[in-house]
Amino acid sequence: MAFPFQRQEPIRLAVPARTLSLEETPDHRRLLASVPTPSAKSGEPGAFALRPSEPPEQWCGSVADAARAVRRGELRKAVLARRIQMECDTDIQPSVVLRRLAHSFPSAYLFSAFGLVGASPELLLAKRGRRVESRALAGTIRRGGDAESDRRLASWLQESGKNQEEHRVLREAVLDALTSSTTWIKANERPETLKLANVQHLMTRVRAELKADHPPFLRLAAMLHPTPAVCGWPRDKAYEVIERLEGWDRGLYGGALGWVDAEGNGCLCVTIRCAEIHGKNATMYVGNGIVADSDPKEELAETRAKLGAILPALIAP
Ligand SMILES: C=C(O[C@H]1C=CC=C(C(=O)O)[C@@H]1O)C(=O)O
Repeated sequence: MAFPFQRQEPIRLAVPARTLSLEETPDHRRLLASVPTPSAKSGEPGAFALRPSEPPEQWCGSVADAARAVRRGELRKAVLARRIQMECDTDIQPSVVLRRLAHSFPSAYLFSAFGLVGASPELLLAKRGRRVESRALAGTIRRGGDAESDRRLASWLQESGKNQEEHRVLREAVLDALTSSTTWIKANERPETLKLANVQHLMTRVRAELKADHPPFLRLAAMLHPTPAVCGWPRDKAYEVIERLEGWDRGLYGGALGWVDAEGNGCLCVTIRCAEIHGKNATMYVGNGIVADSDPKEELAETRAKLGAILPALIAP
């Protein structure tokens, strides 16, 4: 099932013909063992062309506009996204893209559903019985080329006021949405650094136990969605800024996708680091949190670093 980015749009639901449970191996090792290494011929294009839907300069102008709105005190944070179109000379195979993502991002939430393929590092909400978990990510820096520069970049991220503010807004929103439904809730005091193949993020893990009369899983997920990782805060104002500065329909990007079962358990990741695939064409989506100190050129570079997840999986380097 999937939530689109827009809250008023209908939820998408699919009933799988078959399900496989990997509960005993939460580290995905068994899943990976069953995913063959993609062969050189597994459907990669011979030639492809990339084109941003909006000129990068226009997107930078929108970033500057959103940062000014934050400085005027109209909102704390807005997330602005870009779309990159790819046209290939052969059909793109979602299953091949998914396998490549599984190899590069073994700890991510992998999905190929409703035309969207991706490897998201961000968990909106997982529930088993009365235990819930969320993995909130906001604040980003690229990976370093060697261990030393990678460590330097990670400590820069931890010291960056701009990134800490992006993260704080998200952390507070997640804790606020869940706390009244819980008997206890725990979150790391300072964000950890999550290292992925292409970027590093500030991360807060939230764990909680729900009260006996807690809202159902989908209601809880809907209370969280969309978090400030993909929308901003306050939510209504951020939706307005996104509508004004982006002006296109995000569809399932910036939504949530996963499963829910008849016992009221489920797991929904945030739909980022993904692409929509239609035959020979793909649309990649990428967005950044914008706060008062966001610099348009640095934000543009950050979107390019984040694209280092889905782009190589589409073109098989
Ligand atoms: C909205 C996206 O990333 C979010 C998740 C982690 C870090 C983010 C950031 O640092 O801006 C974004 O909030 C995306 O990749 O499209």
